[in-house]
Amino acid sequence: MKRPIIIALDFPTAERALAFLDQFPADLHVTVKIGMELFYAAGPSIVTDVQARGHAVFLDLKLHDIPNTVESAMRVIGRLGVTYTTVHAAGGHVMLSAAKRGLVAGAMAAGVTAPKLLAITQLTSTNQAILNQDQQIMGTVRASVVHYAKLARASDCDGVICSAQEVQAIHTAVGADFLGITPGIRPASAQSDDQQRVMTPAAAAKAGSNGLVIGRPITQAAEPVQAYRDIMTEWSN
Ligand SMILES: O=c1ccn([C@@H]2O[C@H](COP(=O)(O)O)[C@@H](O)[C@H]2O)c(=O)[nH]1
Repeated sequence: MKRPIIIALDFPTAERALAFLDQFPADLHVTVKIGMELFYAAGPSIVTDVQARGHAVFLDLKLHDIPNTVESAMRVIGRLGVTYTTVHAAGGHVMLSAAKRGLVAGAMAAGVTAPKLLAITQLTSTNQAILNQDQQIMGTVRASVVHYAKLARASDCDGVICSAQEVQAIHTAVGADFLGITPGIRPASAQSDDQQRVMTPAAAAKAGSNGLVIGRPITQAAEPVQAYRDIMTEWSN
């Protein structure tokens, strides 16, 4: 399966996001992630605007609510023809299963392929202190991430969002066919920003990541297309 580099299109307006995206040659067919900032600012039409340009969409709204609400929201997302979408594993088995049910029902009603459902484990901005003190989850970040991966697999999710630092442990625990899509990616020369559990593209490839999510190292680069190509080279070699 193709292992994508997914560009996080974290912009405050549709105009800025699309102007950024239009720098990329159409034949690159980049996959882009639309997150809360852009989706809340631009609405669902941003999804079709990006798809109309030939790009696959990862809709990252990180749903976390009671099962009925999540199922209903996922039924709407399922109709959009996006490739991936997200839900928080911390919502538990019943909520995760409801999310999957909603997605599949929405996709079937619209006659499109159901998006892959990815469960957020521990955000890549979470470190050991945040886990133990703020969340009051004892044990290691890795143990918590692997626990959520097992829960997500048992709840019929297609994979998880995690740091590339945990991908190997997840594949060992729940199977190599379970997707580990990894934000918190930083080329060696880049700053970490608010990310705590980071890896370079080359190290993530070696660890078995099934796809990179990268925002600022590309969106804030002086030459974004070149930055994307450099990361692609590092990731594919
Ligand atoms: O654990 C998570 C889950 C999601 N994200 C998202 O990925 C991008 C990363 O952007 P950078 O600029 O490369 O830091 C961003 O949209 C996050 O919402 C994450 O970082 N970690």
